[in-house]
Amino acid sequence: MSLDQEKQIAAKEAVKYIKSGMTVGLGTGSTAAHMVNELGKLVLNGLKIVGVPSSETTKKLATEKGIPLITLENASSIDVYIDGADEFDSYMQLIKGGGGALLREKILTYNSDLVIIIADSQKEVKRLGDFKLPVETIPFATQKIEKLLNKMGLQPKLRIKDGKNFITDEGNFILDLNIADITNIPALESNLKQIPGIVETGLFLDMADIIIVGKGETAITIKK
Ligand SMILES: O=C[C@H](O)[C@H](O)[C@H](O)COP(=O)(O)O
Repeated sequence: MSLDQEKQIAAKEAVKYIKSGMTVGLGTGSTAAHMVNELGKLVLNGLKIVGVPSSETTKKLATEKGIPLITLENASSIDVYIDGADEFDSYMQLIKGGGGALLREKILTYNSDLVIIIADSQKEVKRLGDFKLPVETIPFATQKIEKLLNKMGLQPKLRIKDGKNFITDEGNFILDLNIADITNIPALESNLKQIPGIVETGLFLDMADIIIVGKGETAITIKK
């Protein structure tokens, strides 16, 4: 089983939670794209839902798949949010934002009644931090933040794409941090959030309700 097949297995299992009448938050990334595909098939077969996309990329894909969309401001509530993750640990804590969509993803996660994370088996880690932690920063402040984070030993790297600064959907930059040596992750999260110009971090702490992992040919469901 390839990792991509595991992602698809997890996505197929996750969409079983979706019923007609629901407002569904749509995540971003290669795993979430499988979920959007699966939902698209169900919509084609009569499932009545509306989606709230977490990125311009997902908006485009969901539109192509025929999923009716609304914006967050027009959604009175989001019943279920489904998204991928870059890492998760046994406490269901996550690093997200490898694709740079962390800010809108975190806003949707926070505003959803049920949060389902879907992943391939490689995303499970003993402790968070092999993956570089993305933080979204306001361009005006980014150089100063970079210096400060360097002093804190977090080795920030400005994310570059196609030779240019990566720009998020909200017009910001991403700094990827090395948090491999950090033991108190909640303290790190609150310290980072106190720095003016850091808009959001990719730490999703105590936010996931269910994690569905594709392992070989089966989907394993982990609940709080
Ligand atoms: O910004 C991107 C998102 O947080 C993704 O959900 C995350 O990076 C996982 O992506 P993938 O499913 O492609 O591994």
